[in-house]
Amino acid sequence: MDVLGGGGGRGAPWRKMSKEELENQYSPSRWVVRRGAEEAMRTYSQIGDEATKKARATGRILLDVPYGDGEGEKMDIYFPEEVSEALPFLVFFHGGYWQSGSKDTSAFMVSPLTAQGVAVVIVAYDIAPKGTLDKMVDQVTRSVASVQKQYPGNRGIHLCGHSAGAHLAAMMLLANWTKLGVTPNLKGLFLVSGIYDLEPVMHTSENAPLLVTLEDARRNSPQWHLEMAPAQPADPGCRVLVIVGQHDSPEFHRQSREFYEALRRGSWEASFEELRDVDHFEILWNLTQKDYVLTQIILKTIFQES
Ligand SMILES: N[C@@H](CC(=O)c1ccccc1NC=O)C(=O)O
Repeated sequence: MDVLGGGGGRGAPWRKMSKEELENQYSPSRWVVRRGAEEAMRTYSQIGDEATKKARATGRILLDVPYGDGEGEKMDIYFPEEVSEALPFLVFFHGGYWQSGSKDTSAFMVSPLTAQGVAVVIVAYDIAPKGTLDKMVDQVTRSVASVQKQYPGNRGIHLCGHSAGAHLAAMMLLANWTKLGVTPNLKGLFLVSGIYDLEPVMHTSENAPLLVTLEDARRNSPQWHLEMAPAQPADPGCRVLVIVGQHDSPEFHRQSREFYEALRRGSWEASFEELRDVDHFEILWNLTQKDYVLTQIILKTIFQES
């Protein structure tokens, strides 16, 4: 595909935006509708914190399981109550612009999913300034490989990422598994309010701790990779759900839409979903509710009912 067209190209709408407008578009908290920006962020942390405490208070749990030698290379594994031979896994990568967030406050979806028989893994990775984007992508890749190695009899691994975490999950579509000596049994990806082209972010204040250069941005942009060389899905049965909230900013909408379109051109089994009446944070914290539409979409996809 022409690299000058599409989202990453010279004609991309963000290139015409003022610095303030770009900053605005890439500040999710400025687009919340039911509360102020600070209150939204506070509520998000609180709900994440409470959901994690609740998830850790009951059930079979393995905390701080190493997936590498690095101090930050740990994951928490939450098992369903019912013991089963072949468990489906959901592996979650938290958001926070690659510079905030923690596995210890991100177990949003654990209770409703483990209640339905899904094992949930919440992954920690080295956020900036300790970690670079290349490092985070490498860590997340090794975390997925490690789940496959530890649970080779799994009934499918689904990845879920929110915001910056959706970027990390999307990068797994381009991962070189052969190098790691194991190919994960990837069945689906849930990409929630994600960023797939990092170049515009490079021009915002969020880049201060990240120090992303144009080269780093491209190397770590799934949108860029798919436009340059539409990688063929290793497993054509792996579904990719690109999901965005109604109240996410227009740039977040554009990023999701264009990534979905690039996936379709590359013959991935992709679908696009705009969830009504939720902002960038509600879309995730609602996953604490078993009846929320996204919780139900995730469960139906995992159990292949749709
Ligand atoms: N500084 C950002 C914070 C943010 O974007 C964020 C916070 C928590 C979880 C995900 C986020 N966004 C992307 O990773 C804001 O203004 O909303």
